[in-house]
Amino acid sequence: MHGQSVQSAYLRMPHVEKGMQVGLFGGSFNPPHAGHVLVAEIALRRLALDQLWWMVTPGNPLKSTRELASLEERIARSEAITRNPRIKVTAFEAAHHVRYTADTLALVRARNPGVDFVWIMGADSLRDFHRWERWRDIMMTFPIAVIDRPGATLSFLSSVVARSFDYARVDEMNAPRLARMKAPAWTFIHGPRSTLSSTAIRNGRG
Ligand SMILES: Nc1ncnc2c1ncn2[C@@H]1O[C@H](COP(=O)(O)OP(=O)(O)OP(=O)(O)O)[C@@H](O)[C@H]1O
Ligand SMILES: O=C(O)c1ccc[n+]([C@@H]2O[C@H](COP(=O)([O-])O)[C@@H](O)[C@H]2O)c1
Repeated sequence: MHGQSVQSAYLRMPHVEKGMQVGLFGGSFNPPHAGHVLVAEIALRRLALDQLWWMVTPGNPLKSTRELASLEERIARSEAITRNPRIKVTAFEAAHHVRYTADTLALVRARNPGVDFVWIMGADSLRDFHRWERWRDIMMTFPIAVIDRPGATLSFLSSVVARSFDYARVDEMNAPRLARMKAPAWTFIHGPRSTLSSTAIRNGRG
């Protein structure tokens, strides 16, 4: 899954202090691009986060690994593209042998009492979120911030998740307090958007 060359610092969970608001931004980052950086910056600002964990997954359970670059390469490229010191690139999921987000969040919660986390994802992810392993558990673990993405702005509204958890939707005006809210709670954040995607870049259209 990952070779010997992933530096040990990336295999540990980043250090956080009690009382912090921390965003969890998981991705394949195959490769990382400016659209990811935009999402991270929007999340940091709009959610009033102290830190954002840029979590390079060992492999999205719903995606083929055929085209997946090595963890080492995706980490190196993530480091090269992220300049904000509040963004912590990490691959601790590989070290803990977890790849389902439900397991990741349970682990993060158990290890960090007194810290408020929020899961961050692009609007396209919300569309098929109900296919993720134990997705209802994910909804009940941490609040979720969905960041707008071209092509998914409206379609997400008809998603199973948006309909099932309509009662838990929070106005984006309250985004700075989202991390402190009890799950289930989710918000949709509008703002500047990027049309970039890793697929387009891999296909030479980035
Ligand atoms: N341009 C973008 N705008 C908003 N969210 C994005 C954008 N690109 C990626 N994301 C979000 O970032 C997270 C990680 O995405 P991922 O690494 O799969 O990138 P991707 O460009 O969607 O890749 P691929 O094209 O290979 O599916 C996901 O939550 C995804 O929704
Ligand atoms: O847990 C799942 O079933 C699951 C299914 C699809 C995606 N995820 C996670 O969602 C994040 C975004 O994945 P990706 O490939 O769209 O960048 C990443 O952290 C994945 O591990 C998780």
